[in-house]
Amino acid sequence: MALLNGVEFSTQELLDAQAHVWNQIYVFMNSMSLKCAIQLGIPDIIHKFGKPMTLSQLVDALPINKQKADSVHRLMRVLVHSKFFVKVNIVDGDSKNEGYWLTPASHLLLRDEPMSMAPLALAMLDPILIDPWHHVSEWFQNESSSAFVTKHGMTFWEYAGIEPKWNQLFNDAMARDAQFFVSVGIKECKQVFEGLNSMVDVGGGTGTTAKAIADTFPGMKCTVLDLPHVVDGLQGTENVTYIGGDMFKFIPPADAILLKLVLHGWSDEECVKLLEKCKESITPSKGKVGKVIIVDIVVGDNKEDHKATETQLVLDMLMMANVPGKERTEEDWAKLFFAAGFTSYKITTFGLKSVIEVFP
Ligand SMILES: C[S@@+](CC[C@H](N)C(=O)[O-])C[C@H]1O[C@@H](n2cnc3c(N)ncnc32)[C@H](O)[C@@H]1O
Ligand SMILES: O=c1cc(-c2ccc(O)cc2)oc2c(O)c(O)ccc12
Repeated sequence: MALLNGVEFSTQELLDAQAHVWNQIYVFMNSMSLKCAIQLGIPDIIHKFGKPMTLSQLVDALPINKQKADSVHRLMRVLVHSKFFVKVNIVDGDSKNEGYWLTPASHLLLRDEPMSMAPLALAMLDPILIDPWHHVSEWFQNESSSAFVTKHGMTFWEYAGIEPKWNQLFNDAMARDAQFFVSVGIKECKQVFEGLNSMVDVGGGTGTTAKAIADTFPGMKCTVLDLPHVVDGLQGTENVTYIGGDMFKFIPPADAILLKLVLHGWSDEECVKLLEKCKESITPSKGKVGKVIIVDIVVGDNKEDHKATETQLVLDMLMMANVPGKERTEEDWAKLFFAAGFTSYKITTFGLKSVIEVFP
């Protein structure tokens, strides 16, 4: 037993509390170890090798100062623990060895994989997005709209407009993330897009989602509306057109308006304005029902899954630090829809994200 500020704790409680505090202080090193592995190309090197790789084979293949070879097993040990690699037995004739192999998570980090999450990891763990975290408490006390503004002196989207390298890194990360939705999500919720003749993907980035929807539903004309620095120079197709502009000023008319990972980046007031603007632009063809289709996070959908809930809560903090946005519960979403004049909605959940159809 020990006293802490007059409160009595068992030794076990104190040891558990210390372990918890340590874990939460140091857990960012998991992210940084992951970043290091991606930068060194470890998933690609093991994948290219085609079979489990021993430590010495990995060290030989890595683009590192070989004097640092002894540290590679330490990096790999933490990444095995966080399930990015597995250690397997290699039997070669009489000799037995251990080798590193990929897991489903590291398959998602291969550079040539269309839905690779490596660009997302590199963008999210770039100093441009990490630095604002040192300013969150300052942001709580000042007048700026986000910790990103406190650190960089301009909004997230203004920064992308003046830093072409960052603009490309972020857009590429979003495009690969969209590829995941395209490959897994569209199949799961095909009925949401069926029967539409036209759709505008508002804040549609470089058009990965719109192109895939246009390919899946060949009769549909898709427009991608995004800021000029995102879409300038992009080549459309017969069914996909790009427009550079501000979604708060103009949204072209269509049967449906898609907002994928857009609303979570804005305050409630801005979301209501944007949803009202979308409602004005829904002009369904004869006999059709128009709608807004939202692909975003609905917090609490995975209540029984602690890890999924934690990821949603952490993404909420990301939206707080980078932009004046937030992740919303179903109740939060419903308030926005009814405030913008919509009458009903339907939620379909897949993994961490949901598709919400919102009807005028
Ligand atoms: C998080 S990204 C989502 C991109 C895409 N919808 C996706 O899911 O991959 C948000 C997008 O909104 C765009 N955006 C921000 N402000 C905008 C505005 N005022 N008008 C049009 N697009 C805007 C950004 O440039 C960015 O491409
Ligand atoms: O910095 C971000 C990151 C995201 C984001 C993260 C993970 C995903 O799977 C998808 C998107 O989204 C953002 C966003 O919507 C925004 O308005 C600003 C910043 C970010």
